[in-house]
Amino acid sequence: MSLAIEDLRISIRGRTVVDGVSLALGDGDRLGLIGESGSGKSLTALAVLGLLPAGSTVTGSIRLDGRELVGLGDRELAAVRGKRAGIVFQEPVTALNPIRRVGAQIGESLRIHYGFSKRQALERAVRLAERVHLPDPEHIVQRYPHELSGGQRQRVAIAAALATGPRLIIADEPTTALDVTIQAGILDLFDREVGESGASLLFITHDLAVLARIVPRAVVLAAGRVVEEATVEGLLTAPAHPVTAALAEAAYATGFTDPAFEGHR
Ligand SMILES: Nc1ncnc2c1ncn2[C@@H]1O[C@H](COP(=O)(O)OP(=O)(O)OP(=O)(O)O)[C@@H](O)[C@H]1O
Repeated sequence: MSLAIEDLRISIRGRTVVDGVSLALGDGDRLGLIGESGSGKSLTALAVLGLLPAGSTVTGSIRLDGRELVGLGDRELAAVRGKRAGIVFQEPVTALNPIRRVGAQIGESLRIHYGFSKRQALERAVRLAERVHLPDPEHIVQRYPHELSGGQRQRVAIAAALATGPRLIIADEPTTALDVTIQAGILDLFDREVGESGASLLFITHDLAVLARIVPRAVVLAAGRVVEEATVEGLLTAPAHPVTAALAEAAYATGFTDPAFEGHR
């Protein structure tokens, strides 16, 4: 599914927090959205899903497969969100409901948007749990989020996002809260699932080293504006903006080495 954002402006209670962002993602393509904390990455993603905080005003254009989303009502946006786009947030602890079993949460969108019965949704949840390599899928779906590790919870969140077969997946820092070895497994999972499903991917992070493993190109945001767009290799090896240079420095400082980029350093 294609996504085209043009001149997106978001203000919250009179303060402009996203200030003229444009980006385009072709059907089946992957794009990174990177920037420092507070640069407007999450709000841009939330605008696509119609999940902006109360008191936000939006202007500009957000088109999914050519269909304008800015100005749609809550019900129409909820349908887009549930059926066509999936989002995975940074913190599965807050994204998951602590008092509902994980199987019910994985299958929830199938019940809401496709009329699955409880039992059908649970059966599908077991299969999805298997697909994201959760151990012992039949039993794990009966557990509560706090009974799972952080990495397992993130796999639950990914399974929930994949449940309806979305054509656009938005991942907002899905590995930031995880330690490095767990991160690698989750990135591999994204890579495989997105690749197999042919969905488009918008991947948000502040970490260029993470981006280098999952997307070929990225848009850099600073203070609510796009300051650069290039291949991830280009951002790492020849950053044009000081913010990008700082992100590249940070990636190398945390030990980022990738054979593909070795020659440029
Ligand atoms: N609910 C809200 N109410 C008021 N201001 C908000 C709200 N959410 C975000 N903001 C402000 O909007 C700006 C952009 O926030 P956003 O969450 O998009 O940044 P981000 O780049 O995703 O940062 P992070 O990496 O820390 O998540 C920030 O200055 C933030 O303080």
